[in-house]
Amino acid sequence: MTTIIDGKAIAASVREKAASAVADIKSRHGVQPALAVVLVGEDPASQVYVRNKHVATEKSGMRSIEHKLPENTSEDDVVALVRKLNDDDEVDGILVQLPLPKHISSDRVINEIHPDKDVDGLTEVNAGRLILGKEGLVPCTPQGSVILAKTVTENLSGLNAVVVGRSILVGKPLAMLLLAENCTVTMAHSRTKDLAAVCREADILCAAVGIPRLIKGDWVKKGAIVIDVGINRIEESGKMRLVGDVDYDAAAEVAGAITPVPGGVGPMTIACLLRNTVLAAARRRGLGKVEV
Ligand SMILES: Nc1nc(=O)c2c([nH]1)NC[C@@H]1CN(c3ccc(C(=O)N[C@@H](CCC(=O)O)C(=O)O)cc3)C=[N+]21
Repeated sequence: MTTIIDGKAIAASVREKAASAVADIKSRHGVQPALAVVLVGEDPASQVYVRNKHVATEKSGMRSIEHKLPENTSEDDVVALVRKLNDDDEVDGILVQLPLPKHISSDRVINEIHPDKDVDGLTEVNAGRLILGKEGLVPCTPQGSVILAKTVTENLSGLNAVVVGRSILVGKPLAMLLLAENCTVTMAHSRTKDLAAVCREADILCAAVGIPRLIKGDWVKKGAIVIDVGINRIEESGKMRLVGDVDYDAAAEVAGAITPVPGGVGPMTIACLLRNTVLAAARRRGLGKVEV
């Protein structure tokens, strides 16, 4: 029997843990952790994501601070806002919603975020910490992917993990996290020779390429854990549908466990953002260890 990994339910439990850590911090230290989200422009998808983050943050008992700037805001003005949030002692986490408008360098803006408030884990400092195995803030989607895999098998040590996709946001950090779990990690990508054969070796197969249903059923090893990070909006029989990077129906027949899209990795992203904000607050404010 194939296990369908319930990302929604697992995300709910991660959010609950974050909420109880927030309640604990409030009662013991009189502090309310705060997340600041910066949105530039009116991209409809980004507006929905930011709205969802706002609701989830408040539900967890944290303060949510939204900064919505017009599309034509200059790069210098976005940087100035980030610096102001860095200096604001009440702000524990800063997230700049991506993508930014084309005239703004997301690389420059992201790297202005103080690493200890970088709850997206996207600054150079946090990427370096991840590679070096030092404590830092880890990108949310890869973190969520590993949490989902570990609900199937707590100990991933020695397993063959194949990550398809080498993006800075997902593929590269995910490979590092799986390595930290003692997996044998293969990073595959668009130039990989015989991608199908490489995928068939995977005990844990992670798809993060952004190509709808690239991973076919016969690329999946029997009993493998399949983590589908893809979120692709496609038109099918005249309707818009959300599909992953895995041909779900075919893969589900072979896999031991598989994440659906929607309802898999997606909900974990926001849950891990809350988790990172709690961690950032506890570390910055010197509140000692918190369980999240
Ligand atoms: N600075 C920054 N950090 C991000 O983490 C970030 C970002 N920018 N820009 C956009 C992407 C995308 N992203 C998602 C979050 C939640 C779902 C999610 O909850 N998806 C649901 C529903 C999806 C739907 O129905 O549209 C699901 O897969 O079940 C998806 C995608 C965070 N991102």
